[in-house]
Amino acid sequence: MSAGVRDPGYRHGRLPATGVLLVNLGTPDAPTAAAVRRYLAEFLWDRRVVELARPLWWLILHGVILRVRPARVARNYAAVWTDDGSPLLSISRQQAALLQERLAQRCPGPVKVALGMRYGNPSIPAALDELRAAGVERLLVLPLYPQYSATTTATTVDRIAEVMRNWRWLPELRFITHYHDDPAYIEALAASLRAAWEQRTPGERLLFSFHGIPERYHRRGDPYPCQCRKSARLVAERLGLPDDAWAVAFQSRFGRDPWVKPYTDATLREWARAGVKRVDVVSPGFAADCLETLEELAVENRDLFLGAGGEEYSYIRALNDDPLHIDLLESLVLRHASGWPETAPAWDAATADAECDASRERALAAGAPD
Ligand SMILES: C=CC1=C(C)c2cc3[nH]c(cc4nc(cc5[nH]c(cc1n2)c(C)c5CCC(=O)O)C(CCC(=O)O)=C4C)c(C)c3C=C
Ligand SMILES: [Fe+2]
Ligand SMILES: [Fe+2]
Repeated sequence: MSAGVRDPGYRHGRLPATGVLLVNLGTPDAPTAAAVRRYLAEFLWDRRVVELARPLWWLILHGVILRVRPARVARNYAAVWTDDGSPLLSISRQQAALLQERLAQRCPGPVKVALGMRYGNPSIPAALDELRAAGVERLLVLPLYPQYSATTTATTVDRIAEVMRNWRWLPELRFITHYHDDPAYIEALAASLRAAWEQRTPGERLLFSFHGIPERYHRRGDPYPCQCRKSARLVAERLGLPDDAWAVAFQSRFGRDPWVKPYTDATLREWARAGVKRVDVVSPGFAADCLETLEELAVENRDLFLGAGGEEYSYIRALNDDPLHIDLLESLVLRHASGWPETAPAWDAATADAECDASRERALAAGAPD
């Protein structure tokens, strides 16, 4: 506990609020090399993300990666940046606002939704401060990662625990660790594919492309690739797709170690060479479109497929602010918050306040806090 941290004083009569913290990965503040360097320095220093021994990794990260990568990656960010900023941030903000509206209609007591990014801004500490200021005494954390991975979900929990080490008065806490097989998630994905296929003929094959992780992390117990495959299988079953009409692959490889296979780029190249002309690509692991979908999937991999002999490549966007996606988030929150009293107990607020004030006065009389 760091000295000097003072929580808001306890008030007997106050109506406790329920907080929902939506978390996503985070993004640079601007599409510039300097902002990307700051973002990557925080992100890639996380031990959950890169497990190499610290002294060796510090040398590689600061000596090579942060000197070379930011300029190139900043150009990619510039190509997808919008008037509203980074797509990941602007879509996440819309999701938080829509979920706030829904929950305000559905919950009898006060509910506050806040958005925190694991790296960069708006930060998790800032989001937690916002929730604390709103009188949140029960907190549900919803990391927007449908498939659990230590590199994303667990590091969110780490960060929250780190911040709360400095709090005296903790809220009741719940974490949603995954929703990869939730029927509402599977249906939202299936519906988005059906909607795309009402606009145009389906491709010959559908590729479910997920962000990868190093193979070693999976060997050591990270369940992420299994949950990805299960999500894809459930969607394919729901759509009635034959087994040879779809596949799962992993994208966004980083560094030299092998990552979970098959790789998205290799799969698309192989399909094109085998004579597949038209493909659909969907990326169900991303709750919001971001650099990895709008640039790597929708541009780089399209060029690669068309360059290898393919003729039509359709990227089907993430669930973003789709009403079925907000339905899913709402149902996750209501289910995981169940059992929490939805309204405050019937306090006699005036008496309770007097009791509370008297108790603080006694404490203050015994010695003022520093
Ligand atoms: C060792 C490196 C990385 C691991 C492990 C990793 C896992 C992982 N990441 C996401 C989701 C996203 N990643 C994004 C960008 C991104 N990812 C890495 C590296 C690892 N990711 C880097 C270096 C970057 C930045 C871009 C770059 O330099 O190439 C993003 C997009 C952010 C944005 O601003 O749009 C997302 C989202 C998941 C789901 C995951 C493991 C399951
Ligand atoms: Fe990533
Ligand atoms: Fe498995």
